Amino acid sequence: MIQLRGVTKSYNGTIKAVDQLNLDVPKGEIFGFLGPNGAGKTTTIKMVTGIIRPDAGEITINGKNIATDTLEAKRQFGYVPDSPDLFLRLKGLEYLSFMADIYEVPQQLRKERIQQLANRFDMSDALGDTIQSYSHGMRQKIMIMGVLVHHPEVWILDEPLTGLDPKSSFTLKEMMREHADSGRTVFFSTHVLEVAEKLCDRVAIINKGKILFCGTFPEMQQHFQSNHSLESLFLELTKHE
Ligand SMILES: Nc1ncnc2c1ncn2[C@@H]1O[C@H](COP(=O)(O)OP(=O)(O)OP(=O)(O)O)[C@@H](O)[C@H]1O
Repeated sequence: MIQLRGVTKSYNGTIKAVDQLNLDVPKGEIFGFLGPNGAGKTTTIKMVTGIIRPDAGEITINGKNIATDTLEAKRQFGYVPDSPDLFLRLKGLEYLSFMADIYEVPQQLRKERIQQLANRFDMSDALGDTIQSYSHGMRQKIMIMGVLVHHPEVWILDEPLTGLDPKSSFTLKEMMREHADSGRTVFFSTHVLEVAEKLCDRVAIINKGKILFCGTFPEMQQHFQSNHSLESLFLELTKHE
């Protein structure tokens, strides 16, 4: 479960990227964070994951405050950033072992998990190569595998499906569903309405740093129909389909 209360962040003291955000992402759901480019999705996710600090407000993950109980809060989640160009000099397997080390995953267990993940994501033959040599989609997959190797309770994924091939995208969506159905939390951002519609139990729509809507998809469609000021945003989001 992720909770945000009054979370605000400005850049350079001028652009309010996130403005008084309140959000509850419960367990047992795939929760989509939907908004056009520049809406404030990544800024919000970076605050939730403790990469940047809000100017105001409070964020908890499974009840642990990211600002005051940082280590415990960080133990709760796995985070896949929107850019997978990290740890490029490591081989895939070295990176996964590194992640397993950080989260103290026992040797036998990590071996089993790495094998399972590599099979599911078709990455078995690539684990001996450096991440530098991977395609964008493969880099994304290794980042996702690095997060899943320690079985975090809360998944936080920033635009995780962009750049994945259809099979990998299907696999990840299937895993997100399994994770939510097992009573845990999946929070991911997207600017593609269709992705959110197919995958999410609930969505929040953010634009210019503010939440415009939070609820189920059918509720959202009703909301858009009865609120014409949101219609153009709706069109903008569907444009990317
Ligand atoms: N480091 C930064 N310095 C200054 N302004 C920034 C910085 N990062 C983001 N912004 C601004 O904050 C606003 C929100 O950006 P953010 O990256 O959070 O949006 P987003 O919803 O993730 O967009 P996208 O879908 O394009 O990734 C934008 O106006 C952006 O230009």
